[in-house]
Amino acid sequence: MARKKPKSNQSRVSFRKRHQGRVRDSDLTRQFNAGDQESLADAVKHERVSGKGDLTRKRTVVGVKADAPASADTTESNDAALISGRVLRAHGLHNTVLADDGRTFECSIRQVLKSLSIDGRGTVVAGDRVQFRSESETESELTGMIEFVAPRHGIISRQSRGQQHIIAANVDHLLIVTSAAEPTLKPALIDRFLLSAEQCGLNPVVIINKCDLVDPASLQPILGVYASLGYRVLLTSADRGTNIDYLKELLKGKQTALSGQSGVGKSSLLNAVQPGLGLAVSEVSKDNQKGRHTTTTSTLIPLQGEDAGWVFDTPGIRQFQLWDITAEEVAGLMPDLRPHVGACRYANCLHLSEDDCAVKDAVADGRIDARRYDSYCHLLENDLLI
Ligand SMILES: Nc1nc2c(ncn2[C@@H]2O[C@H](COP(=O)(O)OP(=O)(O)OP(=O)(O)O)[C@@H](O)[C@H]2O)c(=O)[nH]1
Ligand SMILES: [Zn+2]
Repeated sequence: MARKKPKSNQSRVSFRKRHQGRVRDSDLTRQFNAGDQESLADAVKHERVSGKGDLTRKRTVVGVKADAPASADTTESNDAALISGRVLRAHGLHNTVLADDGRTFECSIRQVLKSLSIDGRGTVVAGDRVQFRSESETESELTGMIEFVAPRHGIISRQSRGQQHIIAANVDHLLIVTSAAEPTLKPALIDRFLLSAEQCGLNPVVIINKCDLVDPASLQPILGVYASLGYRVLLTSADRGTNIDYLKELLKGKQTALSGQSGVGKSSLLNAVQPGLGLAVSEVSKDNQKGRHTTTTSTLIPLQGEDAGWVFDTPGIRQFQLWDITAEEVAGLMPDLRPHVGACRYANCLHLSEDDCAVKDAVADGRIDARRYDSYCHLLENDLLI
């Protein structure tokens, strides 16, 4: 069976279709996902070849690195009034933007950005880096107009009816929070979260909290497996303060999303980082659950202290799970299974009961951890192939 094309390719292809032969200034000011940058560079090249317009501003806008021509001065003065910030909440017309100078603005979005987004949604999402123009600054309210959205990386999205809904942008780390006990450690669940992270191209860190409840030596085998796959694993205790400094360091200057089962200690860990933060996060989640906002609405919460970082939380991320994945895609998203899939006899091998399966051979002689392979089989047999 044919595999789905990677999302970045899909967006690249559709970007090319939309823009072939009609690159305009306004086209270049729309938001771009990280995967679009190559196409954008193509578009810029195309326009440069056709000799139209000063491209300096466009390149500044979308963050594509290029040598700036001499006319850059004009651009700088044009953009001098623009303020940089990051989007804390995006609710249609009302977007809360935290300016880099610490002030908070309620911003609307420039019409051209909205009309260029695929379906009017997701033009601006929590976590976006934007540039906006201040419109009014009174004692009670600061308002502005978002002019540019920077290229995105680390996108958490969900697909529904063939459309991508972005929940959070520029997620630098996804913390997969689990607990050593109460609730018991569930490696299969960690594997699922890791798959979601791989699927979205996120940088995962596995946190095993409540390590005060077990003998840390008992966690060594599981730590070993994940470490050998190149994943970062951190043992913490929110109760005892174990590795909280390390966690603070991890959060520093980064936009971090937390996922994990209920009761593992996500709020407690955030409270250990900054008293009251866990409460703030869970109130945001409750608001979402009550349906006051849609479940895809996400909020970015700034941590106190200079460049201390930002934390996302929404129920959609907490229960972050595999969206729109096919059985054929799973092995390719597991770094331990991936190197073997090409050596199976059948190109469409699912590595379950087929003959001459290189993945099963690798499990049999210990090159793939048997428990990880069990997770794989369980996911396919109980979720994806029923
Ligand atoms: N022993 C121990 N208990 C902890 C630790 N961290 C959290 N707990 C306890 O575990 C329980 C659940 O903690 P929470 O922080 O509410 O868990 P959560 O993951 O935010 O849960 P949800 O809000 O339901 O998603 C609380 O009773 C905490 O006191 C820890 O490191 N050690
Ligand atoms: Zn196979």
